[in-house]
Amino acid sequence: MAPTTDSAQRIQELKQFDEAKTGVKGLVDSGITSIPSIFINPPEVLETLKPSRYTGAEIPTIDLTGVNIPGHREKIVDQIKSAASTVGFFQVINHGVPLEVFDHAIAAVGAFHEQPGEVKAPLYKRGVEGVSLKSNQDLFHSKAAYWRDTLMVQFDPKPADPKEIPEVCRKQVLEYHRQTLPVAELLLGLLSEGLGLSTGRLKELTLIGGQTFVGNYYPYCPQPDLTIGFRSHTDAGVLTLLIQDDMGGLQVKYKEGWVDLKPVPGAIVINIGDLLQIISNEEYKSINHRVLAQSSPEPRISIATFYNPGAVEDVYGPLPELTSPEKPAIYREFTFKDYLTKFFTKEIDSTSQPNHFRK
Ligand SMILES: O=C(O)CCC(=O)C(=O)O
Ligand SMILES: [Fe+2]
Repeated sequence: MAPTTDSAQRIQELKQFDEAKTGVKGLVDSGITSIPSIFINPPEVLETLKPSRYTGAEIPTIDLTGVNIPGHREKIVDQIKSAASTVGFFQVINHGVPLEVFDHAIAAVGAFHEQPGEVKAPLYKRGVEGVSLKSNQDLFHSKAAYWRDTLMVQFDPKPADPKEIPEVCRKQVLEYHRQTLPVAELLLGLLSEGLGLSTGRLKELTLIGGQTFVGNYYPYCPQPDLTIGFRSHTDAGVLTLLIQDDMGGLQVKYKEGWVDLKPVPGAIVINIGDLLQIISNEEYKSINHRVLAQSSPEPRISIATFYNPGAVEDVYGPLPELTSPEKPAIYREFTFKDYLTKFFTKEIDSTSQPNHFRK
């Protein structure tokens, strides 16, 4: 806890940052040479940033070539199952999305964030509807702020009006979403098969019926050893698809230490979210990950799409097919609405969301 004498000043600084509505990029544009104190992370986090990476493991890359050919498909399902039930992360290549769709989307997200502050400020808000600019969604709940801004666009089940998407990136964002949705559907089918279920079983539960696009921008940071690009967390939803530029900085937590998720050109990074961990009764794992702040003058850009249930009033919990007297349900049942309420009223951190729903 910060000393009480600091609190009033800290709250003042948080408000000042929030009211500027121009995020971290706004600070960088103003020419700062040191980071405001609200971004300085506690010593226990800073300690882990020192180069003590674990290099004994690599996040698997899985080639989807031949996924619809019997014989090939089973092998791919095995690889996916193995990754999903251990590290919870993998990259896929030969997924069918043309590379230029990614290049254009990354460039367009960059162009959005690089507009003048006054152009972006009207989009700065906390609500998740429609289109918004976010920086530190959990600013007033967290111990320290992080060095990242995000353009958020809602797709299903309540899609933003395309006209609301800033023109500078509209076409590219829509095209990216249109092209990657079938990959999410394919993967959900393969993950379903990996659990011994029919291809369509997870999709029937509307598990990817909710889709949130985020275009992340990690600007140059003058003191990258005092803060973080995005702190350690698990993703709350079902499945996340992510692409990144070639800067690097995304790390996944293994029990031996942090492992760099190295950019593979044209690959899509896939990770299992908390809800899929719960629904699969922990066959699949939702694993902590984080992003380091950038010391290079170039920003790092990534795009994630979070896939969530589309039916917020529906009840979710471990699938009955995956529980037995030997393997009873680890979690209780809940509505996705309750689940989201819990998520948005706390700090996004590494205290895993599923713990709230453990039996
Ligand atoms: O930017 C990245 O590479 C990761 C972002 C992330 O983990 C998230 O937004 O949940
Ligand atoms: Fe994440």
